[in-house]
Amino acid sequence: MQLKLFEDSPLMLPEDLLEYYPAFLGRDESDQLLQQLLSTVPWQQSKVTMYEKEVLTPRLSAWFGSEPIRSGDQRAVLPWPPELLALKAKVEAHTGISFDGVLLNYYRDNNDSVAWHSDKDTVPGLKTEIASVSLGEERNFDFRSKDNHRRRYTIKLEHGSLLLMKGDLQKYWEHRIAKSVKPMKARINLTFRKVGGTAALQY
Ligand SMILES: O=C(O)CCC(=O)C(=O)O
Ligand SMILES: [Fe+2]
Repeated sequence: MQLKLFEDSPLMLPEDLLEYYPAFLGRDESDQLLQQLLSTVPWQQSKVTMYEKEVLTPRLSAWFGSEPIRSGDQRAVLPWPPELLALKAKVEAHTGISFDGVLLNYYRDNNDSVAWHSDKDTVPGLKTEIASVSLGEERNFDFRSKDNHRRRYTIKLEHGSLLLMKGDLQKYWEHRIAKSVKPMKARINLTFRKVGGTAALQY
């Protein structure tokens, strides 16, 4: 079932930008996949250059696909394991969208985060559509308007949920996962993307 988003808010983030399915995966399936990914994925901590200094990103990640997520990205391009191919098929069947890569982010605890950003896929002429599956600790996913940073929304991303980001969302809105003062356990987020492999070029 799809929930109506931000129903009570006077500043609605239009539903043509987001679809949220809280129980996309069942509880047992979600628990099992979380444990499997925690123990089998070759997690890496990427470096980014900020103000001419190299800093470690405050989370771990891994990229599965057939080519780099973007040119120059240092992450290894990992081959799809069966459990991620199965999840990709399930996400594609649910959304009707084909994806050719998945970025996994591993937030080890409340100190891990991702800073304000928007995402852009590299396939020219296609709107960025990203399907985001969350496992483990529930975290707040914040949005802010690029034009007016005080226009904000927050949605909690539950264990086993699917969030589809679509339309002009990435053009006009940024998102983040903020650090928290409350102690938190592990969370894995999987963002299925189109980066220009054969799957994405079919339509
Ligand atoms: O962890 C999340 O829910 C979002 C991750 C994200 O924004 C990204 O990978 O681009
Ligand atoms: Fe993102």
